Amino acid sequence: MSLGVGDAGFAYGGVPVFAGLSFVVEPGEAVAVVGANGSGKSTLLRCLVGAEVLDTGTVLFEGYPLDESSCAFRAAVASLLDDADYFPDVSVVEHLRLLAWLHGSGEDVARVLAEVGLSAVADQLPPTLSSGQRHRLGLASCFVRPRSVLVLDEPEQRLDEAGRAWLRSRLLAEKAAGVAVVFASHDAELVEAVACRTVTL
Ligand SMILES: Nc1ncnc2c1ncn2[C@@H]1O[C@H](COP(=O)(O)OP(=O)(O)OP(=O)(O)O)[C@@H](O)[C@H]1O
Repeated sequence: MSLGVGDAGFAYGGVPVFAGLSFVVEPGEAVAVVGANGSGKSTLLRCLVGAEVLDTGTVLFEGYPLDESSCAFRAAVASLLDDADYFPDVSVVEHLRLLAWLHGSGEDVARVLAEVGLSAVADQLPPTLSSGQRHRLGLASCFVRPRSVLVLDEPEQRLDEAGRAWLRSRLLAEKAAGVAVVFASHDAELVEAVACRTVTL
C-alpha cells in the first residue's frame, strides 16, 4: 500500500513548518525524511499518520485522501513516532502479546523479543527499562503486528552500534517484503543503506 502527501503545508500558530511538499512511498520502497533539527520531520510524519492535520494539501493513502480512522488505514500502518507511551503496569511481553492479539497477528512474540534483544527483560515493566530498551520495545511493537506501511521517526535513536546494524537489515527486509517505509533520520549510514529517495526539509 502507498502513503504520501500532495502539495502539503503545515504551520504552527501561523509560523510555516513546510509548504508545497509532495511525495509518495510505494510498496517495497523506503523514503527518508532528512533535515536539520526543527525542520519539520516529526511534524510531517505526524501528519502522515493523522496525528496532525495539514493546513494545505492532502495526505494520500493508496492514492486517496486519508481517513485516519478507517479500519484499512489502522490495519495497514505501523508507526513509531516520538510520543510512544506504555502502560506502566503491563510487562514488555504482555504489551507485545496484546498488540499481536489486537491486530490478529500470527507473529511469534518470543521471536520478535529475541530479534530486538529484549528477551532478558520480557517480564519487566516499561518504567524499569533503559531508554534504549524502551525504544526497542517501540520498534518491536511495529514488528509484532501485520503492516504494509511503516512510519518511523528517528528509528536509530538510542540504539547502540549493533542495534543500528540490526535496524539497517530489518528495514531492508521490510522493503524486500513489500512494505512501504517512510522514516525520519539523522543517521546518514541508515539513510544511505535503506532509502530509495530522500525528502529534505
Ligand atoms: N506543538 C508545537 N507548537 C509550536 N511549535 C511547534 C510544536 N511542535 C513543533 N513545533 C515547531 O515546529 C518546528 C518543527 O518541529 P519538528 O519536531 O517537526 O522538527 P524535527 O525536524 O522533527 O526536529 P528534530 O530533528 O529536532 O527532531 C520546530 O521549529 C518546532 O519548534
